[in-house]
Amino acid sequence: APADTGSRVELAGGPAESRLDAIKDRGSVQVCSTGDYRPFTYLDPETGEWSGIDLDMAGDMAKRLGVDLEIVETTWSNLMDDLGKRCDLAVGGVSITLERAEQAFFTEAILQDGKTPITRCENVDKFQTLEQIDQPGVRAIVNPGGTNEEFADTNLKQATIVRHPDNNTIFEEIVAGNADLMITDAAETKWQANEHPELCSVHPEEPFTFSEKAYLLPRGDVIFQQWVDQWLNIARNDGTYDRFAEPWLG
Ligand SMILES: O=C(O)C(=O)C[C@]1(C(=O)O)C=C[C@@H](O)C=C1
Repeated sequence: APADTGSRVELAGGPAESRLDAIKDRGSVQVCSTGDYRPFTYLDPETGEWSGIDLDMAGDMAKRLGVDLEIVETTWSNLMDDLGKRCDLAVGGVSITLERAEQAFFTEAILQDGKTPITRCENVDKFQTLEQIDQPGVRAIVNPGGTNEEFADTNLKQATIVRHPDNNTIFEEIVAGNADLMITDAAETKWQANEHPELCSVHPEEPFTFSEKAYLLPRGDVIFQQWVDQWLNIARNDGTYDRFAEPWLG
């Protein structure tokens, strides 16, 4: 019998089982995504087609694993619950937060971003600072369940927070004057300002916060995590990521 060295032997071996084997056996990798956050993830309500930088990346991942890609629709509120149960990983503009890192694994960071306002262009000067924004009568619109809502709840005490469940129509609400602004990721403000000539991003290069995007994995499976990290490193250095990002980010 092997010498009893306490728990050290087992720990050095790591978990023998990995989701990686289950994915191979199943013949598909199941990827959760919200489909409401361009340029990272988009589910076209008319055609039912998925697109976005992170969905293209998920396709590349499946290809290099030699399995099919199965996209599972989720919401920002259900993301953590669905992870591991309905899908093997989650992608699509997910921000790294310490709270989520207690419950799950993140891959290496893919992109740096931060929260900044988007508003009708005539209001850009009025909403430069959080102090200017957090005033009675200012209506800040927000999608529920993610870091945007958390930021609004933490930082806006005087302004009115308008919760809008559908992130795909939220920018039209600002155009229509049903809200004054949204504070969201700078990458999204730039993309949506480009889509809507009436809207302008407010200092996207100097956002209020610092955060990074990554892919989200169930906690505990270091074998799967290390495969995804190695793949990501290759895809970000061999031009794959840039090729997918180019049409969206220019
Ligand atoms: O929760 C996160 O990780 C996000 O970055 C997603 C999030 C959000 O913060 O709500 C960011 C921008 C989009 O408008 C939709 C969702």
